[in-house]
Amino acid sequence: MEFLSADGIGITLALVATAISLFYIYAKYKLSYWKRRGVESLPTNLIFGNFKDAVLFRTAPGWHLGNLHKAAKKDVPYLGFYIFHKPCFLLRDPEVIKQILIRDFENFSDRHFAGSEQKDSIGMKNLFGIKNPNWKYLRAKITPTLTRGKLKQMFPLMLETGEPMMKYLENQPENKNGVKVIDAQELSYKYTTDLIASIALGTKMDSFHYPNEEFSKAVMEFFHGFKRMVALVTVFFMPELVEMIGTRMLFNSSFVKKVFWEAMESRERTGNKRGDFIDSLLQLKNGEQNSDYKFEGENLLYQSGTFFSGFESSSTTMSFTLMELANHPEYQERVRQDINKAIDAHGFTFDAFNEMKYLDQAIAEGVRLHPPVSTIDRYTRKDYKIPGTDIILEKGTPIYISLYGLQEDPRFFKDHSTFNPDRFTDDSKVADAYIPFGSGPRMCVGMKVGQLHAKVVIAMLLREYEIWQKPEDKSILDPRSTFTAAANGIVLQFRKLVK
Ligand code: HEM
Repeated sequence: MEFLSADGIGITLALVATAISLFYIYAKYKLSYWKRRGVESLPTNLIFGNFKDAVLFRTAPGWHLGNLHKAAKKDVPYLGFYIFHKPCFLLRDPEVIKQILIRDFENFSDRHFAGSEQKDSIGMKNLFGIKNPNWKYLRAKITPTLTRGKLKQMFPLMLETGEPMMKYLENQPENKNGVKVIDAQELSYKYTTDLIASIALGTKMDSFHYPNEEFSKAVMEFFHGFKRMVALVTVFFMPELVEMIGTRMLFNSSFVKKVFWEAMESRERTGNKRGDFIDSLLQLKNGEQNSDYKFEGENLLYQSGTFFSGFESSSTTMSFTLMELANHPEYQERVRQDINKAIDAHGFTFDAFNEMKYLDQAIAEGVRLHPPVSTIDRYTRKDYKIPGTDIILEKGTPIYISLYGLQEDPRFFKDHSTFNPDRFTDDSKVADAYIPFGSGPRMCVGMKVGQLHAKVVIAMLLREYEIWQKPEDKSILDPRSTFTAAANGIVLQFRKLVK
């Protein structure tokens, strides 16, 4: 074996030292981008910028962004930060947010999500991920499929989906004091799996008693799977890498496709209607078409994908709100009285659910503290001068808002980390910083559907059970998850109410 001579070692060391010095100078320069523009920023890591703990899955990426929001000086309206060396811009002020999301929407009408190239997959080519000009057309077509009238048709399907859940709970083992230990997050995911099957795929399922292995596995992979977690961090924060990981990691189930196409085909053949999204899609398919975007072939399937992430969000809304109510018995009792009053007067009807105002307030507070979609993103389509400043945001700059940061910001919310549904009484003015469903023309299109989903499940549970959480079961955020989820589940104690 030959060893390097003393000269050889010297040259190698000199080369390594030069490479390190050059990298240092390069990184320092890249990481001074915001300082050179006069924008406030935070201390950085030479390799990871400001995103080290998130890319290493030590903290949930959405939570991490919230920490950047919190780490900034109190009144800074925006903050420059870096994902590796890429400059990104974090909005911290409701007025600036309105300017960008509403008033100057034309320049910020697309999400940074999924990168500038449009990819084909259920996860990308639906209303959430699609870019302009197709977004505008699609939004106008999808909005009428989620109106109050459509919601009323979906309502019986939501109730029906709850029946197996209640039977399952009834049959769960209990201790000598009649207490059952239930993971509300898993319970909610199971209900949501059946709801997705029913509303987005037009097929009734019962995951509680007769789980369809292939379907349940595909949906659980979607909610929990590590591959999708990696894919989500990538599409939200490093979409340049989407090509490398492949969009199929977001969702790719041949079984879902099969169920979807069978439902479409049989519904078209028989002319039957069920009040679900398949009915709406068939209407779109048979309606007038636009030359740029047609409701045909895979495009129909992509739209049902909207409900996968949408119902995941409402599932999170339900389980985290229930967790808060479990820890606040006084609010739980007020919510229960609200539910009982409405149902005793009208039965389990759509009208009864419209009357449950205190439940609305509890859910509103639930999504303030635990925003299911905690990160809102856009990018600048053209260079943009921030009004009243000399700061230019260059074309392509990713823009983020952290709802963890904003909705717990003590500048806007008194006792900011306390769960208190009374913030939302009719006569109290809610801060503009409260935007759990986003803001402007691109805000959530499924808000009412999601709220009703969460309300139906909470009402069914609280009408029958008293619920609490033991301190040792306290839930913690999943550090791998871009969307809000509990790593150790939401383990609660359930005891049947004596009526
Ligand atoms: C309570 C549960 C839900 C919460 C908290 C929630 C939250 C959000 C948020 C924060 C956004 C981003 C808005 C923005 O960028 O300004 C969004 C977008 C969206 N949500 Fe929801 N969502 C929920 C339920 C749903 C449901 C049930 C559906 C489907 C029926 C849905 C469909 C969508 C779609 C399609 C978009 C993209 C809209 C667009 O880009 O035009 N969401 N949602």
